[in-house]
Amino acid sequence: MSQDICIVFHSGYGHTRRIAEAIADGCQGRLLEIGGDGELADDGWQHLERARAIVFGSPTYMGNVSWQFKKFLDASAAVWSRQGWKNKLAAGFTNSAGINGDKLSTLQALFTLSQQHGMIWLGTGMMPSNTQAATRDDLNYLASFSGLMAATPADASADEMVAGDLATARGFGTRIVEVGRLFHAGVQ
Ligand SMILES: Cc1cc2nc3c(=O)[nH]c(=O)nc-3n(C[C@H](O)[C@H](O)[C@H](O)COP(=O)(O)O)c2cc1C
Repeated sequence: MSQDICIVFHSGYGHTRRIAEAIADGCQGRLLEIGGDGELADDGWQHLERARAIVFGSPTYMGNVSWQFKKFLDASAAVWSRQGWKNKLAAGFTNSAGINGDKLSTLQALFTLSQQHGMIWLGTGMMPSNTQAATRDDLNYLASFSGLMAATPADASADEMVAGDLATARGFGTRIVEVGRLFHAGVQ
């Protein structure tokens, strides 16, 4: 497991957790789950302190992050006040039922969080699969550049998620490792 990359996320029903796991697969990152009460364990905060890259994830609920993720976000003000995450790499992901579902708002909330913390935001850097020949199982079918998007039909269980979204998430994890290497090589 990479000690450098943490994936901190909330998931109400397990779908966003599977995306988080696929990203972790791609980057060998450490998974930190925000509980149903919106709390992150103390050692989770310590891992975030030590990480060089933090990937933020939330399901889209009512066109935004879940209240549990917002509670974590507000709690991070203590870190913000001493700019504890400044210059770490940041990235974000979300999953919702609709192909659109207003989930760009969620990514924008995660981006704003990263900028308040003085972090350096990474998009997907992935070309979209947006031709007539493209299928739902192709990489970045949702054509998101700002961060990783996944869509899971409202009646699908976490075991029935779209394979292409999980593959896209693994690729996103790989990109975070690649950019992390470039970034840290450049500043040393
Ligand atoms: C309270 C609530 C609000 C939701 N709002 C949206 C929404 O705005 N757009 C959307 O596409 N899906 C919405 N959904 C569907 C979830 O995004 C979807 O079920 C997602 O897979 C849940 O992820 P999770 O299992 O990680 O919690 C909503 C679900 C809930 C429970």
